[in-house]
Amino acid sequence: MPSAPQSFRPFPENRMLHDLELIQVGKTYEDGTVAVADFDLSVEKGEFVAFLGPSGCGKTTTLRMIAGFETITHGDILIKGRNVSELPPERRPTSMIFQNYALFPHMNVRQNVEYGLAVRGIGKAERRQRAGRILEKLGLSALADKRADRLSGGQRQRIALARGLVVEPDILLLDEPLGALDANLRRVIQNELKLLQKELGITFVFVTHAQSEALGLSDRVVVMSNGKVEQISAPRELYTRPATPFVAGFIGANAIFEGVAASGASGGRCRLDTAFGPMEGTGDGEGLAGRGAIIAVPADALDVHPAGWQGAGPLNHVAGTVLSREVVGHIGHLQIALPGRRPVAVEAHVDKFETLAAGPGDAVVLSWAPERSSVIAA
Ligand SMILES: Nc1ncnc2c1ncn2[C@@H]1O[C@H](COP(=O)(O)OP(=O)(O)OP(=O)(O)O)[C@@H](O)[C@H]1O
Repeated sequence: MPSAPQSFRPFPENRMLHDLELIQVGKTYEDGTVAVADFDLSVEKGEFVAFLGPSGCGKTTTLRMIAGFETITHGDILIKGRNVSELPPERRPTSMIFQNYALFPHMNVRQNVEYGLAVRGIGKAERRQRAGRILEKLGLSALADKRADRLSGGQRQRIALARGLVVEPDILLLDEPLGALDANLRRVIQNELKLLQKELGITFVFVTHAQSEALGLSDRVVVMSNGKVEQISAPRELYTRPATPFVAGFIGANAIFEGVAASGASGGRCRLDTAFGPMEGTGDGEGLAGRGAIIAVPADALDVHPAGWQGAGPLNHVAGTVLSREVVGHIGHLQIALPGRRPVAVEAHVDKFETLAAGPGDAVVLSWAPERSSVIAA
């Protein structure tokens, strides 16, 4: 018997209603490129979610599939419980803001903002009223009659935002919206964006390859690599509890040691045999026993001691040599050379750092508390 079209697949009645759900969403382009595979995500109303990952990992493709600018190869996209997989962009309750803003250069600001309403068939009087309201809200009324090509970068960005919001979407999709701005303006608009999002209570899905932006702005971050979701977590958890080797290498500055998980550990701890001796961190000790694994230690979890320090025994105890020492603002940075591998980074508040006499060339010992590190399947 032929199977039913995917968009008519029945869903259980009692599922919790989310603003946005991606269920096993995938995209293979005509040339065979698998841009996105088996993407699962549920977003609550009013959440700020960022897609973060290296160039080419499938962030934009996913955003475009949610907006309806790209067809999906398999899976379903639901907005407020309704399957929108087959709907054209203008019939979805979404708005998308593009990196280049896509403003019409010869139209004035008001016409640009009204454009999205015109596409949706809204009459002239209402268009005028709604555009006026959103321009006022964003403090842009004075620019209403100015041509879009005579605006500054920051003004353009705000107009693009006004154009996205004027249609009162359930979900605002933002594709690297701050990428074209200089660092200072970027920070200002980041703050505005965050405040506006909280005030309006609209769900934001934001694509970026800038880690600080994703981690600073969003409630949850979806880390992607090679078309796959690696981890979906609150920003802090990505630092403290990376779930995959990719995330451990991509987020923050972790020292990563490879080894084989020893058997016998339990209670949320995992012991790892490594070339630098036994190590222990948070992890599924029973599930990982006997398997190849890594331990990830955040740079600010590493303690530095003078050579010869014995501490609490051989566990989480690594001898090295200081390569460099630098203080930036209130944070001190050390690079520590270890035999046969890449150096590791250590970060500490400058107060702690100043008491440490070690400089380049000095032998030191690194240690860390097991609960500050994570053991992950390799
Ligand atoms: N129209 C297309 N046809 C074929 N392959 C495509 C097409 N558009 C994108 N791709 C490929 O799909 C993959 C994902 O691309 P996508 O633009 O979604 O990545 P991204 O994470 O947004 O990257 P960036 O940060 O550089 O914008 C890449 O390998 C890209 O080359």
